[in-house]
Amino acid sequence: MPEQKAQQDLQSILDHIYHELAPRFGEGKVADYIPQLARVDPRHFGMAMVTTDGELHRVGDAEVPFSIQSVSKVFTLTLALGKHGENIWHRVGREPSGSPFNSIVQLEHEGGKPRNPFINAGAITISDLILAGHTPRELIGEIIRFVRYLADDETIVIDHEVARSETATGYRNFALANFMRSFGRLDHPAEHVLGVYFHHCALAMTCSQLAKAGLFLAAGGSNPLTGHSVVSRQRARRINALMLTCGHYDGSGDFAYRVGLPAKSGVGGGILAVAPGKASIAVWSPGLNENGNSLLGSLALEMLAARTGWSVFGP
Ligand SMILES: NC(=O)CC[C@H](N)C(=O)O
Repeated sequence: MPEQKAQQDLQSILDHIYHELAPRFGEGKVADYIPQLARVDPRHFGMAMVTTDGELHRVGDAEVPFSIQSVSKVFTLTLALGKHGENIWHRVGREPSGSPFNSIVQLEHEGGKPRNPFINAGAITISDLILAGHTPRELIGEIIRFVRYLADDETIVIDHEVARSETATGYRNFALANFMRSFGRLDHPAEHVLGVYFHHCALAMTCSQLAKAGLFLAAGGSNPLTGHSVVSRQRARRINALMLTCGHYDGSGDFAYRVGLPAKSGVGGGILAVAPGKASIAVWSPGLNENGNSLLGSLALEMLAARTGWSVFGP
């Protein structure tokens, strides 16, 4: 049966990627500015894929939870669009920044309006937006419930050690939040907004959970596993466009060139990638490249895109 063959092929593509990269496990530099992340073994490598027809393929440490960090910004952006619709674009732009994820320079030139929702300043603004009418604790609860709903998995939790660790050392993020507040661009106190931000970054998920949570973006806004309709087709397309252009910070152009899939990275070494109409893929390898994106994770997705022909720019 051709369909069965295609499924075997996808599993064997993942198996081959794993074996080809195995000699390099541990390459890259683990994020050490968040003390709790510096303790992660850099030799982990996991990958999971959920196809739009519901097949799950896994390899390596696909069931080991890790800190999803900035990958969570896709979920908070989705929540913000749900609550405020297109009004969010008065507060945050949708252009690539060409700057590191935690840069402050551009913010001064641009009056405290972040370039996009995926750099830190932009995600902090999104946390501020969705905080309206809630306490930080209530909102953090709502974010966890939303991610559990997306992945259809009630076991997903926040790693409070990671959140505490970043709260204690997140000087740069405090600077960004206070700087934006000085422009009148945050409605809530910096500590409240960052309380939300640090906690959603500290969500701990496995590659399988993450791939399932991202499946709605590969399937036109609905999760085919659960039947949940999450966003409209147009909104899924637009979130994918932002992931493609901004999901890897100042490495977004290179990632689009090499991989050609909408994707969002995090300093925990995770990447969520979307192959529209085909599959949602999560990869985890903690060692980062110079832009703070998973070194081997990017390479694994480059191999996957080449072997499946799934680049959005054509096979
Ligand atoms: N790129 C990232 O994953 C950054 C997220 C991290 N919590 C930070 O704010 O620095």
